[in-house]
Parts: sequence; structure tokens; C-alpha cells
Amino acid sequence: MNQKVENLKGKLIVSCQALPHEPLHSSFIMGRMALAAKEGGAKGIRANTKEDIKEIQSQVDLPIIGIVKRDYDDSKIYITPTMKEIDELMEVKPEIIAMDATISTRPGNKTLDKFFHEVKEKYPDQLFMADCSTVEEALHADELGFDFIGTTMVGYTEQSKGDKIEANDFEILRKILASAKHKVIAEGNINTPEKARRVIELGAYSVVVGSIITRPQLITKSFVEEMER
Ligand SMILES: CC(=O)N[C@H](C=O)[C@@H](O)[C@H](O)[C@H](O)COP(=O)(O)O
Repeated sequence: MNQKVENLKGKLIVSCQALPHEPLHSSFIMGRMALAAKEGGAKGIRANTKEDIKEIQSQVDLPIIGIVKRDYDDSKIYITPTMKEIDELMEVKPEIIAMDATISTRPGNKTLDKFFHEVKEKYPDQLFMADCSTVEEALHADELGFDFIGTTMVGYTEQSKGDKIEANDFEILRKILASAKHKVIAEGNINTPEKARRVIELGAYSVVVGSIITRPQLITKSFVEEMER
């Protein structure tokens, strides 16, 4: 594993993403967000689209977890669903590529196992991260040989509906850590410094924090909701 990726151990990765419908949707703005994250001590960035990644690479020399979010009519999966998105990302070569690794089928009714095999065959030297929603999915992705196992989709799928990453002292994460052979990255609703610290204490290789740092519309909403409850 290269030095840039080794530097992620025990450190914070900030997810700098804003979809077309979000106020901060702009590669320039995501580049500045990444610069701000670096100034704050982040050691990695998670980013969406080759355009945002290219701009972020021009602003900071930090390892990037790259994704392409794209909706397809015949699949629930929207995080790097097909080889088209993988190929786009390989044009800008993020250190790590993340993809949905839930039990849902990909577009064209393709299973994760088949897709991951095709991707590894085409890009054998690329590092990959599995965005999972359950312990079972995480351990299956570990078996398939993903370099990093993420909790990214916990609570966002039918099979994980209502699950909370921090419940019972991060029980889902602890169960994954107890069995996974590959590095585990805590991601998804890690929304306080204390939670970020705790997941590293529990053994996560790294932790991704996004919305609570880079989505002002959601940060603002959390203040207004608390003030008005
Ligand atoms: C569910 C989904 O699509 N999650 C996405 C994965 O790339 C991002 O929108 C999240 O912001 C990221 O995972 C970080 O999580 P949080 O924003 O909760 O710190």
C-alpha cells in the first residue's frame, strides 16, 4: 500500500460532496472545501465525480477516495454502479475507488461478485473500498478481497433500515472489526469529534466525516431543529 494511503491510519478523511441539487454544487467549491479540510488536519478526502476529484487534486496533495454517484432506472445502487463509472474515475486515478457493496443488484442485474471480479480483472493494481450497510455485506466484501471495508450505507438500505452506526457503542462496526481481514473505515453519520475518536479507538483504520463538516444546509438544519424542538 503506498505511503499516501498509509498516512490515513488513525486519521480523518473528510467527504467533500455536493450533488447538483445542493447549494454548494461546484467543483471549485469542493476544491476549496478540501483545502479547508486539509488546513484543519484531515489526511484524506472522499469525493464524487472525476471533475470534483480533478479540482481537489489541484488544491491538495491528499489521498482521495473517489466515487461517481449516478442513478440507473433498473437498480437501487447509485454509488459507482457500473464499469462506466469506474472507467471515468480511472481517468483521474484516485488512490482508492469506493463502490456500493450491498446485496442489491447492479444495473443490468449484475451481482457484486461478478462486477467486482470484472473490475479487479481490468484494474488489478487499483485499491477498492466497499460501501456496506450490514455486517454480512461487510464480511462478504472482505471475502471478495476489497482493500477497505466501509460502513457507509448503514441505515440507508432496506436491509439496514433503522440501524444506527453508533448504537450499543458502534456494535455493527465492532462486529465487522472482529472478523474482517481487510482495513475497516468507519463512515456514515459519524457526526461528532467524540464519535470519530471512538471508532478509531475501537480499531477502525480511518474515519470518513462528511455532512457535519461540508453540508452547511444540513448543519444549519440541525441548529434550527434543536432550537425549535
Ligand atoms: C448514503 C450516501 O450516499 N452517503 C454518501 C457516500 O459517499 C455521502 O453522501 C456521505 O456524505 C458520506 O458517506 C459521509 O457520511 P456523512 O455525510 O454522514 O458524514
